[in-house]
Amino acid sequence: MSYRSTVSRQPEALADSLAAAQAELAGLDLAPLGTGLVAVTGVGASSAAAVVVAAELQRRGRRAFAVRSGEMMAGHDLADIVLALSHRGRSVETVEALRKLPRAKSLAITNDSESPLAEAASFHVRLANGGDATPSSTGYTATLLVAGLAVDGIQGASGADWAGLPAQAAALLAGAAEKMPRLAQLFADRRAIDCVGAGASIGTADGASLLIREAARIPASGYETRHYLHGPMESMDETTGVVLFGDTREIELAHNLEEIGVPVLLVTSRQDIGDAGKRTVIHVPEAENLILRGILDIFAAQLLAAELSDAADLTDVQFRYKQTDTKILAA
Ligand SMILES: O=P(O)(O)OC[C@H]1O[C@](O)(CO)[C@@H](O)[C@@H]1O
Repeated sequence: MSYRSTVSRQPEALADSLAAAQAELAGLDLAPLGTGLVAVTGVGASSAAAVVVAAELQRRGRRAFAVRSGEMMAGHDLADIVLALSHRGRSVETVEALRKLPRAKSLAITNDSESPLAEAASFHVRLANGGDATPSSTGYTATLLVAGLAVDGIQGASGADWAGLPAQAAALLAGAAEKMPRLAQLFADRRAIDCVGAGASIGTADGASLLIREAARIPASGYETRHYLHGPMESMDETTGVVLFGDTREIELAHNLEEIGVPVLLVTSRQDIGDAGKRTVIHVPEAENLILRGILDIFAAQLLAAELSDAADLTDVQFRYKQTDTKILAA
């Protein structure tokens, strides 16, 4: 399946994931995950998702942090509970991280109930998102959705309108698509693109930078907003671009970047700012639940990555550098 068609199929994929995960979670007693320090882990796009999920757990008053599976592989006794995210359930780092912490109670979220990660975990919930492409779109948003449902199962309902998400996804994708011709022009021939956000949006910024790297092979990086002000922004100028996610300091940062001639895409729920000069704004609804907001925010970045991929003649590109030691192969 092509990247673009997979991005477009998200309203249906999210509806499928929602129905399947709600049914599966209804049969699980997640009480053993209710106390203790939580590590949320993953690698690649699943690591970006882990940052979003940990931020929502923190918002709900839970002691939780995100840690890359590659770092967790050292096997230090970091946490009592592990939420392990992996679309295919076969990433060596995430499986190894879980196996090295046998005393921790764990929940794996993957698309394969028979995957090594599912088998290593105390609990498992399947994504049921259907196919995915490179870079990950339905896999990423389904991981966040199912993690959001699981967090509600562990911490108690958050009031997030999960049932309304498929329709919201359709509306946001349609709205963002209208901005793409403008963005394709403003973001043409960038030598680098930074993606910036705070809190949960650090994960979204990281996920967005991966999309741009993988789909368009443009150097892109994710940064935390306040950290960005302390030096990383120095390499930006009129030959680069910045994607901002947020409603607070990101607005002022958009103005700062405009002053130095950098094209900006701002994804925000703030209605008091719109397109002007080299600034393009994509509005998203407000969402208290940070995982829901993380899903709403990423659609714009998915479409921007598709535009940049087309412009670079890389439509539906596959990874060009193959690794032999990152996935556990099926027997
Ligand atoms: O979510 P998973 O299946 O653990 O994969 C993690 C990452 O590894 C890759 O499959 C590349 O090896 C990426 O596409 C993905 O983001």
